[in-house]
Amino acid sequence: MSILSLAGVSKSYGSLKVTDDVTFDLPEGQALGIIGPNGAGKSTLFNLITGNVLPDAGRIAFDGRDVTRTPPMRRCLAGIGRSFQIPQPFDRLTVFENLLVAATHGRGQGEAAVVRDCADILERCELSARANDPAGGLSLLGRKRLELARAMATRPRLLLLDEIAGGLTEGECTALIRTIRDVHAQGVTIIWIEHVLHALNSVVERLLVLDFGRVIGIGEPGEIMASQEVREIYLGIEI
Ligand SMILES: Nc1ncnc2c1ncn2[C@@H]1O[C@H](COP(=O)(O)OP(=O)(O)OP(=O)(O)O)[C@@H](O)[C@H]1O
Repeated sequence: MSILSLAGVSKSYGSLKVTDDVTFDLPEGQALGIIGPNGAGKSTLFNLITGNVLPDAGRIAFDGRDVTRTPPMRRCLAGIGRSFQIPQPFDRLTVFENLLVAATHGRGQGEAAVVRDCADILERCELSARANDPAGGLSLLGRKRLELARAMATRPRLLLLDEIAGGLTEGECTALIRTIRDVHAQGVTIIWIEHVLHALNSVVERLLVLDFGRVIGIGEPGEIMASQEVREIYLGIEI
């Protein structure tokens, strides 16, 4: 069964069509990668799925329910979690406190109910040693890990990752991929926007290519990367 369905979703800013008749279904448990040139509308697509942006046309369903006009907070409580391209933790709160805020607000539960799970998530995201440090002192990898941990703290069934590997060294990227694979192995459905293709392709089962807000390809990663249209548009390679 599909956990997420988009049907004919469109969004314009003035005369600029940023999302153009986007239609796809995402089976529960799958990891889908999204690629496309800068400005193709990738982050806007996430904002439409989370409810931060409302579509001009089309329908979005999550877990069999129409959420097209459901506010972001209610979508989060329903199980849609996300990370942001630029991590913005509460710098003066500790790493653990950051998770508590995400968990209590994102699940609508009290601290006592979430505290153990937050400790587990910190462990899985390899942040336990930094639990009591202010988030503002974390390295870029630490901030990316915290961004993932905060999204996980909302206990998502669908996790949206927005360029979480960007700016990391090769070694740091490998460490983060390990954690994302672990999250996926637990059955969390993932949509991951990423320019670091080898990272993306080591996790996802399907790739979607966006160009000028349109889906120009969706399918098995090897097939998509071999397509001439994708290579010309996305990679700038003429064959
Ligand atoms: N609130 C807004 N008002 C006006 N234009 C916007 C708004 N949000 C996004 N855009 C425009 O929509 C287009 C798509 O933006 P979006 O951030 O979704 O692209 P993207 O594929 O995520 O890009 P990148 O890879 O650079 O992050 C861009 O041209 C952007 O300037």
